[in-house]
Amino acid sequence: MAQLGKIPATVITGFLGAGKTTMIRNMLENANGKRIALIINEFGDLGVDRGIINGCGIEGCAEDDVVELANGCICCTVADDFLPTIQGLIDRETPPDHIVIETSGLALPKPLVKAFSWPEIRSRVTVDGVVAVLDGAALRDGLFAHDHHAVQAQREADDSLDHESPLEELFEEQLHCADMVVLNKTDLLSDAERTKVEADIRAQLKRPSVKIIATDHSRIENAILLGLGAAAEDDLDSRPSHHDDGHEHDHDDFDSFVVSLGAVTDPAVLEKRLIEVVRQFDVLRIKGFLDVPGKPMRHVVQGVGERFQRYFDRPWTDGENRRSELVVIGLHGLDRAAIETAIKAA
Ligand SMILES: Nc1nc2c(ncn2[C@@H]2O[C@H](COP(=O)(O)OP(=O)(O)OP(=O)(O)O)[C@@H](O)[C@H]2O)c(=O)[nH]1
Repeated sequence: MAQLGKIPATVITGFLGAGKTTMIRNMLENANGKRIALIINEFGDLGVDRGIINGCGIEGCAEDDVVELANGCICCTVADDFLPTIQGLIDRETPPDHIVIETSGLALPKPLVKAFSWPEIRSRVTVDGVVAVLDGAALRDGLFAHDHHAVQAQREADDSLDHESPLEELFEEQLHCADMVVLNKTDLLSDAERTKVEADIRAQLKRPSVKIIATDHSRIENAILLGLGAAAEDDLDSRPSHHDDGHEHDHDDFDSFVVSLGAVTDPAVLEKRLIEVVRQFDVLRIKGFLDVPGKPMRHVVQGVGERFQRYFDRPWTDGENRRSELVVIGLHGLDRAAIETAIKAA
């Protein structure tokens, strides 16, 4: 009962494009009057996730309940950015009923959970649960496995490199910190693939009590997602991390940049080009917004690996600068100039 009276906080972790923002949108749509404050952190200089959440038009989702932490990855800036933000939320005249934190796809969740054991926070907030959203299709395709080709090649060229690949390490960090695992994108898996992926995850979990829930488009009831009662800040030792020995974590393993384009007359043509870019340059994630001439709505582009999705999400507002911008994320060493040229090719 030690958690009584504390505001519960849910940490949502999961690799780039796994379905974290989709999950949060569903959650807000079904909030039923529960006042949820959202802290969003993403990798890359373009606030796409915040843009998508704020563009959702969900009733009760007030702009000032969504806070974006844009200065780097949340796990490295806990003291400077995260702590004051959470303090600001709990000091409000009407504090939120629940706080949800969407970490960047490249963040380690444990440093964040640790921050909740700091005295100023601990007495007022508890980590209700760490939820890891996993991309079932990426797991099936072996993205986080030992033999991911780019990483393997790097390691063969230089055997002083860390034992694990950056992708594999992140996957483990996120999985080992979780109180609940959401195996998402099951619509892209056959039954046999899903069974195999689930068994692989189960074999890697350190705590047998962690539940794996399979989802399609991150659809999960709020009653399951919120209210896990884990008090994760009291249970750090059971969440092993590669960085427990004080070994610094940095994001030099990954690169990201924003490509600005003029108006895009035919988004389908651009999509084809983007798929080519992903294939050619080993890009992990592309997302952003397009200005399609003659259309009153903003066009969203979402790419996870070679899988793309596009849709018009909301009207451009009066006075808003209509523009096309995409954030490109991949492993360190992306050839920015070549990628920009390829994306902009006429
Ligand atoms: N087919 C399929 N697509 C999905 C599913 N869940 C999410 N997506 C799509 O995957 C893309 C990425 O989803 P997001 O929710 O933005 O993922 P994210 O984890 O927030 O991504 P980052 O914040 O960039 O790390 C979007 O195009 C989603 O529509 C799913 O279950 N099946």
